[in-house]
Amino acid sequence: MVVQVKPSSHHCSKTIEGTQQIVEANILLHGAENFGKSALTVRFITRRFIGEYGEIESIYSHIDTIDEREISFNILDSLYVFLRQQVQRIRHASRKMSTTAPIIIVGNKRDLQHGRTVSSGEGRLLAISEYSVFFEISAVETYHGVLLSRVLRKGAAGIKSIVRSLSTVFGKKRAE
Ligand SMILES: Nc1nc2c(ncn2[C@@H]2O[C@H](COP(=O)(O)OP(=O)(O)OP(=O)(O)O)[C@@H](O)[C@H]2O)c(=O)[nH]1
Repeated sequence: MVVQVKPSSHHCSKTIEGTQQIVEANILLHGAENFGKSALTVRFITRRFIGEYGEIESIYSHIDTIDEREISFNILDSLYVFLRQQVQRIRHASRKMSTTAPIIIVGNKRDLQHGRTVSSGEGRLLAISEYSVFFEISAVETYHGVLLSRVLRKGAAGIKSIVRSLSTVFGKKRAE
């Protein structure tokens, strides 16, 4: 999952103090077939787990208020299996654009421990080796167990701090 956060150039919203810019968060969801990309997205947007998703959209737009801040989410769901190579391609592309999009590694279906093929340790090690963070979640569990809400509940500042820490790792200043 790649997250890019920036103030939106299109939207403004009214607050008690005046006009506040809406923050735009662009999220790229990469995952193997059946990983649960649709389930996680639908859970985040509707707070429901519906079980079967069929051929639904792969681009979602959703505005939510988190910590009194309006955030406009653009979520792109894309099938990709070779995670490590993909992480490196994203890093390479974002360095070329002088920006740093944080990458979050997610293990879904935490509720299905018996069928587990990747251990927590392997997930954590991959995250460390790729200067990333790792979460284990389940779309079946409650809304609050879902990664997007856990990361984003802290508001844009939460994401920005991930961006800042990754910028520090790469010694680059984040493009505003
Ligand atoms: N037990 C369990 N099942 C889940 C979880 N998340 C998704 N599923 C199920 O896994 C199946 C695949 O979920 P999808 O969201 O369609 O997966 P996807 O990654 O979008 O799949 P593709 O569109 O084929 O790439 C569905 O039957 C979901 O109900 C979870 O956390 N736990």
